[in-house]
Amino acid sequence: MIVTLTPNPSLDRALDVDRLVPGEVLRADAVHVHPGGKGINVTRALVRHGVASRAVLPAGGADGARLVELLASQGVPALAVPVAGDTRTNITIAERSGATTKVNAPGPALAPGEVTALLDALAAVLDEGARGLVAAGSLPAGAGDDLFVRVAALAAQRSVPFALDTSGDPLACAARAGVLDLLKPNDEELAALVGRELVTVGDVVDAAREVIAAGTAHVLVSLGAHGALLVTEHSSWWAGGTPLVPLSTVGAGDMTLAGFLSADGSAADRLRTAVAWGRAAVRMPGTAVPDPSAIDTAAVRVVEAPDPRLTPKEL
Ligand SMILES: Nc1ncnc2c1ncn2[C@@H]1O[C@H](COP(=O)(O)OP(=O)(O)O)[C@@H](O)[C@H]1O
Ligand SMILES: O=P(O)(O)OC[C@H]1O[C@](O)(COP(=O)(O)O)[C@@H](O)[C@@H]1O
Repeated sequence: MIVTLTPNPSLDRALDVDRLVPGEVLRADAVHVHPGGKGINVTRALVRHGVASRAVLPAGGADGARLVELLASQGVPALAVPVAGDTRTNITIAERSGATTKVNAPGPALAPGEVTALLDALAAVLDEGARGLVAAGSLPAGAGDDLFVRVAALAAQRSVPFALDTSGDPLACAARAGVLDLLKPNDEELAALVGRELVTVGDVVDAAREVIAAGTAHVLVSLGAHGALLVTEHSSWWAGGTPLVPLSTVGAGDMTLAGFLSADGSAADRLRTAVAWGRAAVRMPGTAVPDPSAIDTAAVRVVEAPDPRLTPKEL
């Protein structure tokens, strides 16, 4: 069982438009509503691919109830901790060209007792038996920037490998504490973490190794259209495929992480699976999870020790 924690879940609403014109009234061709939030998406993806997983999340208000209902109706195992605030809705505007614009709401603040209840619920689910824990997404106000450090301690006490996908101060706090088996930033999040621009593959690998030196075992850096890099203390691999026109890139990073966690085998094979899952995700509208039949691992090329002088685009 892989347990996920999403401290700031969302209802994801995606509106398909021909072209986004700022300041104009636009008519959407279609609207997609999906359960959202990074850990929840990881659980949705794993379950769809037959890997046992359970999502732990706070939920409140009408949108929180809708989120819980959607998860139940889609057969996604979840433990929702009731909170007073209203669960947020995040909006995606997907253009025909493949460009995606996203507006994420801040989400409801958590009271101290709600944070404790969420961590207690997580500990109880971990005690039922877990082979991995994923914590992912932004933190709501009130959670404290060190929430993921507290979560890592729960995982460490139970010898459960801990993977994290977050950004900003919560990422910096957890990376500094060095308590992670796997960190999954995208290249922009990694650049913000190390405080410099990452232009070449070598720049990305060096930045990942800084994180590794602080105590993280694996760094999986997603590079959008240019695939992903997996970096360990002594090795690195890149994987990617031919260009494609995405329908929606929302949730692609979460699919990538889920793919990596779902796979057995060598690091290179796990990276290949991760990228194949990410590529399948961008072919789906909104935050929809692709079917196992949509995963094309054969279309993904893996390079061991990629040339550090190249930019990701040149790989
Ligand atoms: N435009 C795209 N074309 C092809 N694959 C993409 C595209 N955008 C994302 N992907 C795939 O999805 C993965 C995750 O995307 P990325 O945007 O890096 O993640 P995040 O959503 O975390 O920012 C990438 O590693 C890649 O495999
Ligand atoms: O918690 P954050 O950083 O606001 O992100 C939440 C959003 O991220 C998503 O999980 C998608 O994540 P990715 O596109 O990074 O895979 C959406 O479902 C959700 O709306």
